[in-house]
Amino acid sequence: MMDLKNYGYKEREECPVDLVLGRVTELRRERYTVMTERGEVSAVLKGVFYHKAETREDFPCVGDFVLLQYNEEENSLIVKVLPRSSKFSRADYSGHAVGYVKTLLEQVVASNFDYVFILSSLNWDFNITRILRYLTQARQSGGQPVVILTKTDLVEDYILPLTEVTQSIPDVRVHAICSHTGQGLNELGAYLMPGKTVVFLGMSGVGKSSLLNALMEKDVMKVQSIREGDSRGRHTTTHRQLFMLPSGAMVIDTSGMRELGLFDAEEGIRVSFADVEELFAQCRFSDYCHQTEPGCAVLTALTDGSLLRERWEHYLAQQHENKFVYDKTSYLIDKRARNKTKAIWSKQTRKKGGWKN
Ligand SMILES: Nc1nc2c(ncn2[C@@H]2O[C@H](COP(=O)(O)OP(=O)(O)OP(=O)(O)O)[C@@H](O)[C@H]2O)c(=O)[nH]1
Repeated sequence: MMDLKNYGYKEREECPVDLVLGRVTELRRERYTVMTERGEVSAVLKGVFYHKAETREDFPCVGDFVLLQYNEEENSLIVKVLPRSSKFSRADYSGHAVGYVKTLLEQVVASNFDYVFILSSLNWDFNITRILRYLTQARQSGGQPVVILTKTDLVEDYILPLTEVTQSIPDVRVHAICSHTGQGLNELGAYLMPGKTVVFLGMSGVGKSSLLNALMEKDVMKVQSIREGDSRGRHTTTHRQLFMLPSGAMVIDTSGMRELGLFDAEEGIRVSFADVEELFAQCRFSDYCHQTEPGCAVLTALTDGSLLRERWEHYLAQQHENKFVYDKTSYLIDKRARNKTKAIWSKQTRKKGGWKN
């Protein structure tokens, strides 16, 4: 019998006698691999998911704890997703017909993780703004963020950027590593304890697969060959998977999280920029009119240097991006409601025998 505590399960509710508990470790199209107390099984969703799920959020994703009808002979059937302790969602508008608008809003791509490793490479595309952007998402997710600066071997002095990042986010642990030489990897041991789950976030080419391979002590992921000239990797991962490390910790690698669009990150922004939003309380102007009105708390803070202009601009940029996602989401909800009303209306009109009557 496999003890699911090794897979991070913390008893939350009694499992009904006719069902088996498991954790989703892989998702390929509509087929799930689930680790259960009876071993690994292949599973599909029970029909009820397709009829009842209101949004894509209700569908299982890698990392979910699920209840299933165990079947020795063929596919087991997933019947329920247990409540998630953390999750990453992405705003997903990818080419669906209007009828599927309800599936566009939120797609959960990983769940029940303890830590979010935000990877950023130290070589030429090192960018603190991007780290802050990922940090907002990590805080939103329910996982604890940890910043990992990769490829120490490619810079002369990594202490300088390490100090810069550490100072700009004093409440988050920051580590500098090299997956090729192994430098700094031992520092990650504190997070990679048995039963803990980690998610990697970061741009393509920052070294997520290389870090995973180094931690797995074998090549489980294809490492990118950097394209000549622009120093960027190519996307090759096509499915989502949870890997069990030799340490007993797990890593969820997902293709969908590479360049995650912000999804309703209001709360994450609020925590990341608490110092900025605090100024609003002292200000008699509304959020978006700052900087021009004399007596505005933001303007005063910018002038006396207690609020750095760069930080203010980061804040505005993230608000702007979140508003864009929010507006687009609201638009889709409105559109769905409008279409529904139109459909009811034409059905009623048809019933009455059409317009002419
Ligand atoms: N010099 C050096 N190169 C590294 C290191 N880590 C990764 N690389 C290289 O960076 C490139 C991209 O690494 P990957 O691990 O594939 O990056 P990724 O983040 O998984 O990329 P995607 O799969 O596109 O998301 C590869 O050529 C790696 O060999 C490192 O610590 N030092």
